[in-house]
Amino acid sequence: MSDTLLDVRHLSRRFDVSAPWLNRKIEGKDKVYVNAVKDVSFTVERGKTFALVGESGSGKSTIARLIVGLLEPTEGEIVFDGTSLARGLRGAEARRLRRRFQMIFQDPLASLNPRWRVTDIIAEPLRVFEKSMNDCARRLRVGELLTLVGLSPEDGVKFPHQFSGGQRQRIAIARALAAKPEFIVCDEPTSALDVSVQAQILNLMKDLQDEFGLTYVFISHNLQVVRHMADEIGVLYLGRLAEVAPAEALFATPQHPYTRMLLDAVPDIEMTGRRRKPVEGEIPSPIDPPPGCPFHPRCPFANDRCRIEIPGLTRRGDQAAACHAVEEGRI
Ligand SMILES: Nc1ncnc2c1ncn2[C@@H]1O[C@H](COP(=O)(O)OP(=O)(O)OP(=O)(O)O)[C@@H](O)[C@H]1O
Repeated sequence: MSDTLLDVRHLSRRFDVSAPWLNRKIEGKDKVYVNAVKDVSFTVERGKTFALVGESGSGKSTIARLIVGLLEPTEGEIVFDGTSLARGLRGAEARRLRRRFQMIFQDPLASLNPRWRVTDIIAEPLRVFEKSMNDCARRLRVGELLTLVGLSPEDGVKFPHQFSGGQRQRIAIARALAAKPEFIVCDEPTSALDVSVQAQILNLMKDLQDEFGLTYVFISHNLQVVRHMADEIGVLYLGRLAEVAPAEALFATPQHPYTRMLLDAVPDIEMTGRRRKPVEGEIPSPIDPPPGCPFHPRCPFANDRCRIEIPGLTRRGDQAAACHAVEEGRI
């Protein structure tokens, strides 16, 4: 059995943002596109966590939605446990595969139906995927799931608004686990929570991963959050992967100048004496990205080649960076 559960191959997704009523034209073209995700490839090993990190607008949520099938790719392919999640996968095969992966969103209040009791929210996937389960067995299973995420079976009679943000995310996790998935895409699951609550939810997710052998794609704009969650990290910039590396290596020996900039901006809570520097410059518009390396306008190492040629990911040991300066040994 292969250890690769998810294989994302040359994934691209563009959105038509022409808005003719705005008369928006770039270089006289009638159609205007945002390349939200461009030629992204990575693999996720069974039982591991792959984190995608990047600033707002770098394409994280688009990748999450592509993986779980909420969006169709413009190009590329997603292979889940050897089966391509090709366009138009329907019927029993689609249902069997869908059951194996779930998604947790940033804002549990928006993803939980406010008019439903918690029991009904968590039981919904059981109704879809465990059609033969009777009411009594379903209630028992919901109680087990609530206990598993640190709530009590009695909480099932309440409505989502009766819980705190952290408790609501626990409910969302219980619902995601109901169908016994192997793989969960977590899109900024703790970003809306207080720091102390964030740590509790991250610990819960780690415990559940150990207990059930779950595989995660974990999306965050915050490198510190993914540091203790991820086995491997992909750093996204303007829809492209700038660097992919094992978590420890990324923090110890960041390769790409953008990763270095992000790490320099992380508060030095471990008192290593490193000076904190803010992230400089702004992410360019994805509607009209710069030619060559998308990071070159902010990069202190950019030369003429960087301004013309898009760098591909080049592997050095177990780290890979899309950077001409790294490849040429200039940094
Ligand atoms: N449905 C859509 N229509 C048009 N443009 C879109 C759509 N969805 C995303 N985009 C654009 O694609 C780019 C990537 O967006 P995405 O939400 O994936 O980024 P993100 O890294 O998740 O950002 P954030 O952290 O702010 O959620 C952005 O420029 C965004 O405006």
